[in-house]
This record gives sequence, C-alpha cells and structure tokens, in this order.
Amino acid sequence: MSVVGVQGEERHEYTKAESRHIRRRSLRLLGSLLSPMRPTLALTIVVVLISTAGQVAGPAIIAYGIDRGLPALLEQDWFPLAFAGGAYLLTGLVGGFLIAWYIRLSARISQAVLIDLRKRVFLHTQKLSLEFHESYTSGRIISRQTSDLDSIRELLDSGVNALVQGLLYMGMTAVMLVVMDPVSGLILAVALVPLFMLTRWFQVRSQVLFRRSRVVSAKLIVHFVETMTGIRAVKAFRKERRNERDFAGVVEDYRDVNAKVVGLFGTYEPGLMLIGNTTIAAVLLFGAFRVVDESLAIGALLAAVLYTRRFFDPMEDLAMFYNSYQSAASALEKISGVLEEEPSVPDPVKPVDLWKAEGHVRFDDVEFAYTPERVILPHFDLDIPAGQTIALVGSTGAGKSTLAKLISRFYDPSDGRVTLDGVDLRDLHPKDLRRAIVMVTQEAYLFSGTVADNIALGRPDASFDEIVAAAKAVGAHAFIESLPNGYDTDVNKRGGRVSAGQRQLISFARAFLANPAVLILDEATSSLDIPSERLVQEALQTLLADRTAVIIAHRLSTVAIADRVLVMEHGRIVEDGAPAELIGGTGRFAKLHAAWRDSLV
Ligand SMILES: Nc1ncnc2c1ncn2[C@@H]1O[C@H](COP(=O)(O)OP(=O)(O)OP(=O)(O)O)[C@@H](O)[C@H]1O
Repeated sequence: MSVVGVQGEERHEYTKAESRHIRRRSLRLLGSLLSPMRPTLALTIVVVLISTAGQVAGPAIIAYGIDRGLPALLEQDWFPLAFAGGAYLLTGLVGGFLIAWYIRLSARISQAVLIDLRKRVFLHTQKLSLEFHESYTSGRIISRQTSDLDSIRELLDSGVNALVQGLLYMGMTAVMLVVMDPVSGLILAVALVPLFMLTRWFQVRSQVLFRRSRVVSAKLIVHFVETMTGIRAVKAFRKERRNERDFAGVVEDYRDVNAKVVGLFGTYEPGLMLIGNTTIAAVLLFGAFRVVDESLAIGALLAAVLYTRRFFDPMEDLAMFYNSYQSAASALEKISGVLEEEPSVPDPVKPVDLWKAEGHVRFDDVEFAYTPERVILPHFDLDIPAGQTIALVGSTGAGKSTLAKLISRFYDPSDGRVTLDGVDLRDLHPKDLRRAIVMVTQEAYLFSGTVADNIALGRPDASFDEIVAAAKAVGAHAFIESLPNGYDTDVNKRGGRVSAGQRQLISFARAFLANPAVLILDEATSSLDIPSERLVQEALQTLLADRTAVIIAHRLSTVAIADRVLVMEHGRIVEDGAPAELIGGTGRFAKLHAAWRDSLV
C-alpha cells in the first residue's frame, strides 16, 4: 500500500484498501483527540439529545392541543389546551437553555481538540528526521499547520453543531412521524430512496473534488512560500514572469475545482427541495383523504405535515456543512498522514549514556543511500582520533555533506555503523549525542531574538558573562558591541541586520559555548572579504582547539590549519594525509592546491 504516512498525499483517488487505511487512520486520530474529553463529551451528548427531543415534541403538542384541547374547550374544559400551551412554552424555554449549554460544551471540546491537534502537528513535524523535511517541502508543512487546521477549526466552530443537531433532529422527527401517523411515515420512507441516491451521488463526486481542492490550495501555498523564501534567487534570475505564469496556472486549477464544487451544489440543493416538496404534497394529499374519512385527526395531519417539512429542514444545512465536513475530513486525512510518519532516525530503546565524550569517531563498513536506487557511500571506513582536525575536500556531489550528516546522525547508515568513542550513534542517548556533536551549517541560521539569545542556543543555561566570553574567544565581541543595542540587538530588526561573515562569527560563538567534543563545520562558500576572512580564520583556530573537527573546506586557506586532509570522490576517500604531505605529492589535492596558489599570484 502506498499511502502510509504522507505517501500518495497528492493523489485524489485511492483503491478501496487505501481508502480504508486512510479512514481508519483519521478515525483513530479523532478518537485519540476526543478521548481525554470523554466526560464532557458524554454530558454534551445527553444535553443535545434532550434539547433536540424538546424541539421535536413541538408538532406533537400542537396536535394534542388541536385534537384534544379544542374539543375539550367546547365543553368548557380549559385544562388540555392550557396543558398543551404550557408544555409548548416549557419545551421552548428548556430547549433554549439546553441549546445554549450545548453550544458552550461543544465549544470547549472543539477548542481542546484543536489545541491538542496543533501541538501534535508541530511537535511531531519537529521530531521527524531531516530525511522527511528534505523531501516534504516547507510549503506543504505550512499548509498542514494553516489551511488544514483552519478547515478543521471551521467545522468544529460551526459545522459540527449543525451536523449533530441536524442528524439527531432528522432521526427523531422520522420516529415521531412513524409513531403519530405510520402512513405518512411510509411515504417518507419511500422518499428516502431518491434522497439517499441523490446524497450518495453528491458525496462520491464532492469527495473527489474536495480532495482535489485541498491539493490545489496546498500547491498555492507551496508556490507562495517557495517564491517568498527564495525571493533573492527569483529576482536575481528574473524568474518573476515564469512564476507569474505558473501561479496563474495553479490559480486557474483552483478556480476550476471551485466552479465544479459550486456546480455540484447547484444540482444537489434543488434536487433536495424537489424531493422535500413532493413528499410534503404526498403526505398532505393522503392525509386529507383520511381526514375526510375520519381515519386521521386533523391535528395529527398538521403534525405529520410539520414533521415531514421539518425532516427536510436540516437537509440544506447538512448539505452546506457537508462542504466544511469534507474539507475537514480530507484535512484530517492529510494531518493523520503526517502524524503517521515515523522519524527515520529513531531514538534508542536502551540509550547509552556518554557523559564526557572524547571525540573518537569511526565509520565501520558504512554503506549509505538516500534512496534505494542510488548508493552514495558504497563502502566507507574512516577512523578520526579524538582531537584531530580534518579538512574534507572534493568535487561537488562527492558526498562530503552526506558524511557530515552521518556523523551528526541526521541520517543513519544503510549498513555498517558510525561510532563515537566506540558507541554506535544509534544507541547513544540523544541528549549526549547533541551535546557531543555539533554541526555548524553553511547558512549559519539566526533565529528571531537577540544576538545573546542566538549565542545562548549553544548552551541555554549559560550566563551572560559566558556568552560574552564565547563571543570574545571567536573574535565576535567587537562587532557585537558596535551594534545598536550590543548583545540585546534583535537580529531581525532593522539595524540589527548582520553580514554573512558576522553571522558566521555568531554561529561560531554559539558552537564555542556548546563546547562539543566533535565539531562539524560546513564552511560557507560565499567568499568573504580579506579582513573578514582573516577574522573568521582566526576564530576557527580558537574554535577547533582541543576537539575533534571535521571541516568541509571550500577555502583552501582553511586546509592549512587541518591536521589531516581527506579528498573525496564519488563517495570514496581517494587521498588521505597531512596537508604538507599531500601538497608535496602528485595527487589530486596537489593539483588543486597548485591551481589555487597560481590564482593568488
Ligand atoms: N536528501 C537527499 N536525497 C537524495 N539524494 C541526495 C540528498 N542529498 C544529497 N543527495 C545526493 O548525494 C550525493 C552527495 O551529496 P552531498 O551533498 O553529500 O555532496 P557534497 O560533496 O557535500 O557536495 P557539495 O560540495 O556540492 O555540497 C549527491 O549526488 C546528491 O545528489
């Protein structure tokens, strides 16, 4: 089955087994969301049952008033009519009170469900491994968190009340009709056949359309998010025109789907009205004959007509809310898919603690592939003694970042093992792993907040003095001091904007504060100006001292500070040695280095 997790999410048609899997998964999710609310839910059900029963009693009381109250009144007996009037008033009052209560209770449930769901989606997606995030675009995840959760909120806010009350109301009305006048009940039963067929027709068609509508609206969001996050590239490559065309295409799809939905309602609603009015006419006609025959009381006929009329009343609402129900159902299907995803890098069942790592990293018989079709590291052995600084060089796509991701355990090897101080990374306690191995990525991402907050990310319990000491150690203190509010400058506000080199220094300070046994550094490719480069180079020396370091080196000047250089090609190490040794040799690195030296002349 190819619908486990988020697989097949973009399709709008599924096989029976797949549909069953998706339905069960969403129902399980709904059940688990509702189960903490069981007592409130039970109370809500009781309240809505009583309030609906009160409303449904109306026509029966009227019938009693006409058929019993009026003849009694002619004989000066006021009681039956007064009783009917009082009962009608009382059911109205109690019904009103109970509906108000029901709305409050259901709002409490829906808020709790929604908050729980929001939290679950956020926490779960955050927990999922990098593998998931590298293939599931951020636009899609945003659309799960926004438009999908919104459509569930919409249903919970208003639709679910109408649905529950409507269905109960119809059920009870039908029962009352059968009790009061079985013949009219039979007419309604006959009407149920075309009603069922029409509704089924609507359901099948709208389900496909609503799924499509969600796919298209997610595409809209993905398109928007991709364009806006890559706005620099869009502008630099003048991609606006093409984006405009692509966007127009998606918008057109959106309009197309929505037009089809409207068309569907345009047939369904008049169809409902036709069936409803024909049934009322039949009940009136057959009833009138029986009234003339005196086999049916006039009040009972009135009640039968009222019940039949009322039976169809919520139908339109139901059809209306079927829309939000469908959107919410397919949103829930998608969310349940995301929640069904398992982290591909699971936490160990019996974690091994490693309080103070030395920093000895080994690759034992490692094989690695992102997808089964293409092996990236065919067979990889590597021993990095504690404290060594490794510079990793090689052509683009050689597998350098992949190696770094394996040491950080963003991925697990397909075969073999990666160890830290002899412990398989898969067994290492996640806390110890994160403390021992830190990766500084190329983009040196800064989160919204102050410069100090960003440095403190390395060790959240660090004091302000420690933060400053870390900044001083990597040579970031001077420029931070010169920012408008020093360490309290908000990095996302105007004036707080920092340059690429400065961002790197902040991320170095963050890593210095974290003080890991193993540091992995994906060096930025953007060429810094000479003073900045020197600053970063000096910072690096401090940062790398007394720890194992693996630097994906793009600048050959960095290689000079390494103890050992590894040259990678096609997922294999083709050269391995001290920088001076390799430069003096005749291998690939020697050529690379000579070319670089020539370029400086
Ligand atoms: N998430 C991924 N899914 C599938 N294949 C991937 C993924 N990431 C990388 N690859 C493939 O793995 C191979 C090695 O990529 P990697 O990023 O490790 O190379 P690299 O040596 O770091 O290159 P660069 O210097 O350009 O960053 C490439 O062929 C790439 O296409």
